[in-house]
Amino acid sequence: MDASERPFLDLTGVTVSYGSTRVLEGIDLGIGKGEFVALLGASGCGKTTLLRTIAGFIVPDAGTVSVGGHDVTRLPPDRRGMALMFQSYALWPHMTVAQNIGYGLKLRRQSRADIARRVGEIAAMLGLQGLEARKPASLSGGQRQRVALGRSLAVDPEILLLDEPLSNLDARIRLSLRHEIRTLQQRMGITAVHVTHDREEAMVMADSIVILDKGRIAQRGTPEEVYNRPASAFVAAFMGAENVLTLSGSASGEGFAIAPGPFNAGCLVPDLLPTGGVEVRFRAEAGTLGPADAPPPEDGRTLRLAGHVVSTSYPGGIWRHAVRLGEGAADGATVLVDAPHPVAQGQAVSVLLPPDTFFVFPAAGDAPPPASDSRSGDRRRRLEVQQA
Ligand SMILES: Nc1ncnc2c1ncn2[C@@H]1O[C@H](COP(=O)(O)OP(=O)(O)OP(=O)(O)O)[C@@H](O)[C@H]1O
Repeated sequence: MDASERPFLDLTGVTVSYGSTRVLEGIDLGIGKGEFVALLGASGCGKTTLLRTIAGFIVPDAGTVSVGGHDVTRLPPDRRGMALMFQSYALWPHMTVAQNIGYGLKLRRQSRADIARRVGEIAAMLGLQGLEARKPASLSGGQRQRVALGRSLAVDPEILLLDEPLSNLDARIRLSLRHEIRTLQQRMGITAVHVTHDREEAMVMADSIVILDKGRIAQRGTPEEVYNRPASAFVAAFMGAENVLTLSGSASGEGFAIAPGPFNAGCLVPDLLPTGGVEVRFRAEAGTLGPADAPPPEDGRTLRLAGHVVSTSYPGGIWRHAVRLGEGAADGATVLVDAPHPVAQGQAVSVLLPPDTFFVFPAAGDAPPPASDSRSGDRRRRLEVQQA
């Protein structure tokens, strides 16, 4: 491939082990200039290891990291044009805010006047004016993290690497800093890679989300793609489709026919799946609660479940119902279903899942679908945005 065609930050076949334990397995990941990518995944899946490999603190066992077409795999961190921002503020306690922000510039032997000018610009950009002479100990958590961000941005990095920088902050400050980091990154045209285990944070900040599972990329796509077209049961569960049913059916010309079962009616889905068991996943807000004797939908594509309400709670805005499927107490799985009004405990109900609001995968144990970059994927699933 011509160097000019390569993504600005390009990882190919990156494999990393700690001793005999392999933590990253053949990661291929291309990130465009100015793109904001979130690395999302469960604890221990390898997010920080991947970020530290990009930063240059880890040299991979195999594979390459390149920036702007240049191989940087063996370059030290300070020669990669990157800045790293951590969860802990890592500010120098004996230095003032201004000295902390200007630290990287001093290391680069810039003149005092240039440092003072740049520190002034950064302090203004981050709303830190008036605090320049203070020491970190006299700042709030949010202010400290702003100083740490200022120190990262002062050196004009081409790539900003963020390792859960917001996770120590309280909820309100986290929300406003999310917005500030995103705005600055866009304004300055910086390429950013952000490690987080917070799904909503990844969704609202990133252009593109990479979901890691045990050191491999499970899916990469826009927030809307990974939310509405999860490539596997793992991604669906990770993106909040936590209700799970095991059903069965058969491949049919038009897709897959889910067979009627003890608590479900039959229906047709567009997915191409082999005959056998399937795992069906959906979010609590996907279903509609109706009376048990509601007539079955005529479209043949709505999944209808039957059960009874075992508990009702009010998490805010909607009522959440735990519905045990089947007629007896010990019959089927329990699923959570939201409704605008409460339905009494013990009430027999139907749960309707219209097309595109539930996801169907081969049952666990069957071969999982291949990991895909859903930006170029060819899956037939045509799920649209579905919000409560
Ligand atoms: N220096 C190390 N030596 C040995 N094993 C390590 C080292 N650093 C990380 N690991 C292991 O490698 C795996 C991946 O760790 P990593 O920190 O990359 O995960 P993570 O996805 O960032 O997790 P978290 O969200 O909990 O920070 C984990 O099993 C971890 O225990």
